[in-house]
Amino acid sequence: MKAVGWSLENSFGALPDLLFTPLAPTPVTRPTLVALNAPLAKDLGLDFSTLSEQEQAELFTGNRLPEGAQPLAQAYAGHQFGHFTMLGDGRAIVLGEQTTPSGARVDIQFKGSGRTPYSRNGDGRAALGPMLREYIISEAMAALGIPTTRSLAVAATGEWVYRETPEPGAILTRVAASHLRVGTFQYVAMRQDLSALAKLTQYALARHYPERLGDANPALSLLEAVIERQLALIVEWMRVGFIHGVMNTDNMAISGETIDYGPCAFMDAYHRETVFSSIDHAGRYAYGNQPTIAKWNLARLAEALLPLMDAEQNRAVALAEAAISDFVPRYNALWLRMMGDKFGLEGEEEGDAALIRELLDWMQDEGADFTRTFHGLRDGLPLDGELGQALSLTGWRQRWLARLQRNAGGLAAGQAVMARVNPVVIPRNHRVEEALEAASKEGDLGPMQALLAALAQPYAEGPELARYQESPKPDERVYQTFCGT
Ligand SMILES: Nc1ncnc2c1ncn2[C@@H]1O[C@H](COP(=O)(O)OP(=O)(O)OP(=O)(O)O)[C@@H](O)[C@H]1O
Repeated sequence: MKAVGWSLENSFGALPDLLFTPLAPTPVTRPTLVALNAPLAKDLGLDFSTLSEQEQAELFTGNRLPEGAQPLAQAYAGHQFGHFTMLGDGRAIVLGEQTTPSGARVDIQFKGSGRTPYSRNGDGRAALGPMLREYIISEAMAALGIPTTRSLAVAATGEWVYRETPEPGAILTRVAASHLRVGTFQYVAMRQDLSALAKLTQYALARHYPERLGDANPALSLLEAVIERQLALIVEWMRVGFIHGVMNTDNMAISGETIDYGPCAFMDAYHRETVFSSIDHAGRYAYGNQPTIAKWNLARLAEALLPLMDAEQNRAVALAEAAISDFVPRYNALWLRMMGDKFGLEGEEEGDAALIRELLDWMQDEGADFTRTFHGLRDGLPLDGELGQALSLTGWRQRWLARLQRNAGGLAAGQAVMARVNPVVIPRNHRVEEALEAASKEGDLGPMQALLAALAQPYAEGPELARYQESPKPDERVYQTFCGT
């Protein structure tokens, strides 16, 4: 195959053996390329244009491995809905790490590439619809400026996978800062291999937090770094109304990227208890619970790292608790700053939190659309439309405008920051479903391409975006999303 720019190495493969199994993807019958992310390829220093479409399809299904690939399946564990399980890549293979022209090192992984020793009862495969869904939503998240794994390609396998009904099979090529998860640490801790745990800790620091490598207590330093990244990440999810849906500890990345787009969804109408996932019966992973769950997951990471923090358990526990104990006030401060930006408030004033909460409560009572309301505030200053009238009745509009006038830069400064943080277009469920239906059932990729184009510039205005801004009509509403395997 012609050179496309691969620089693959697999540093993960140099970690202790218990962390992975060397394994190639299982070849597929009839590979067809469905989507290729050309801008991302360019960022990775890759150019596939010299390959024929058939060669690209062979490459993105694993029938022909890229040069330098050292494929392996990673082992990890995880608390799934609170219950601990030993897991691992049951349907994924990491090919290696690509060094990008900007010097970043990223994992290239196939998802849906066949059975592995960690497959349990699964078939090792993935269906086309869910892989395209991950492609669309992860790319939307990246365009929104939120840390996330990326999607380089989706290729169909030409084989059926059997879920509730037979569905076309596909493989997603995922790009990630790494696939280290909280669950990776839980796995090694459960195996009680302290030496492997220490090596994994050094590896994670080197890969994601090199500035902390010389710290006196590496495990504590890693915990602190991951807490900081996760705090920042969750606040970003809350900013755009993103609900991850399966915040199990195997789906929390040490890098601070969003990972695993299973039953995730963006909220239309604002409600703190919104849940889309069909398997989240208790609302454990509801929109408003995400900070609490993040803290719970981080406590699991802390537990896994305890033996490295101090030989004396009580002292280790005290260190871990000190690192995690101010999670809530830190989150609240970041949330308030983020919301202040969404409302265009410069600096912080005594009554800001109350002003913000009052509007959010109003939105929740009215079932107001989250994205449209903030877009309305951003665009409609000084709010003389329908939304303004509703908000005038409560006196909220007047108080908000008065607050904006007290910005050092006045209304204009508020409007500028609002334009930066309040998206116009998000991947609304009904539009995503429409695009997936056309792609996976009729083979028509047009709606998906159009949706991806709109999502690529989520803060831009334009008349052509109207259909992507609309809240779903009652008959378009998607009430549930499925784990989508
Ligand atoms: N069809 C399948 N065959 C084998 N294993 C599977 C299959 N689907 C999921 N798994 C495994 O079950 C576990 C939980 O699945 P989950 O849906 O959270 O992960 P995933 O979407 O496959 O992968 P990731 O978390 O890497 O995005 C993982 O260990 C995953 O590898």
